[in-house]
Amino acid sequence: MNNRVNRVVLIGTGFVGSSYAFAMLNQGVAEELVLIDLNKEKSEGDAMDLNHGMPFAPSPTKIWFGDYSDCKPADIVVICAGANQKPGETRLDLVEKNTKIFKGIVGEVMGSGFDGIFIIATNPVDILTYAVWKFSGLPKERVIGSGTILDTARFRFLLGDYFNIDTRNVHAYIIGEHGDTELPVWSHADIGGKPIETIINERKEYRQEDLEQIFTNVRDAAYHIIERKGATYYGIAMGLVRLTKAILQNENSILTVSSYLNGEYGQNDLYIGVPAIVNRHGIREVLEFTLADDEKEKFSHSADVLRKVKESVFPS
Ligand SMILES: NC(=O)C1=CN([C@@H]2O[C@H](COP(=O)(O)OP(=O)(O)OC[C@H]3O[C@@H](n4cnc5c(N)ncnc54)[C@H](O)[C@@H]3O)[C@@H](O)[C@H]2O)C=CC1
Ligand SMILES: CC(=O)C(=O)O
Repeated sequence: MNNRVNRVVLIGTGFVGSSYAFAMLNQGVAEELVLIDLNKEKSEGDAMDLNHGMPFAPSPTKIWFGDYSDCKPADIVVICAGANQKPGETRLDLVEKNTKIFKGIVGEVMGSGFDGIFIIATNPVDILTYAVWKFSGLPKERVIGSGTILDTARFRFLLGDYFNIDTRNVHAYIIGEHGDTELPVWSHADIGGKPIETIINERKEYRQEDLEQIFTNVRDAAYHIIERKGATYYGIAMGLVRLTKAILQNENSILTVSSYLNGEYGQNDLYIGVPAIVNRHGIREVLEFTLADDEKEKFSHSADVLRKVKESVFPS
């Protein structure tokens, strides 16, 4: 039994990062949580504020405002730092700015002697996950992007709402780019063991057009939320906590995360959202679904779009 205290370091305590810290405390996931941000006052204030909620938390979490030397013994470093989308901007528009920021951050983290697992949320998440893998030199299994974890959650929520079923009993996945070219895997979507494609054919009250609209709403959710409140953060924060838990508790859970593909789905040298088994070592295995022909085509288009952007930053 390993009695060492587990430690998570969060870099970037903006909307996403501070929501993640709040959700971590509320779910009692880590024993130590260190906050780092360029804006030191903000992360120091967050540490103070979060600590004042400690008496109401399910278990104690030692939270402090730290620096990069705190990364050395960390189990996980989560990066939520960098620019977010302004209304009308795509995630891919952020690539240049955020890659530069990441070079500095990853250099500092690795300079501390860190040898754990990276989780990346900053957009464009698939490209920045690749960047962290390149900059850090860590094994691919230990660099994980949030990928389509949030899109899959949005999809399950909307499907649960439509079929009036607890969203936790809806098994459905969004894969591909966390962005405009993502796709739903209808061929592997089921409720209570029954394929959604069968439910639609058998039950006349449900319509194919509604399913198409549900996917469109999932794909465009970030734009809709950003138009209304400037940023999205609660959903991704809870998704990141889910991923952190799967790692720290060695769950072997299946989550749609940005994983390095080395032949799977016919792709190489690319991070992209796919279902993967996650445990204490990071990504244990990428799950390769047998996709329908149109899904294969869409996935390959999504990968092509990401590859083009990746090549512009990391020419092969
Ligand atoms: N993967 C996903 O599903 C989602 C990703 N995001 C992405 O998360 C990122 C963060 O978004 P927000 O929290 O809304 O942005 P924000 O602007 O509220 O926070 C960003 C934070 O990063 C900090 N920062 C910037 N450069 C830094 C550096 N060199 N070192 C340390 N800290 C630094 C800033 O001071 C700021 O506190 C964006 O790229 C956004 O697009 C947002 C929602 C969902
Ligand atoms: C901003 C973003 O990536 C999202 O909400 O999906």
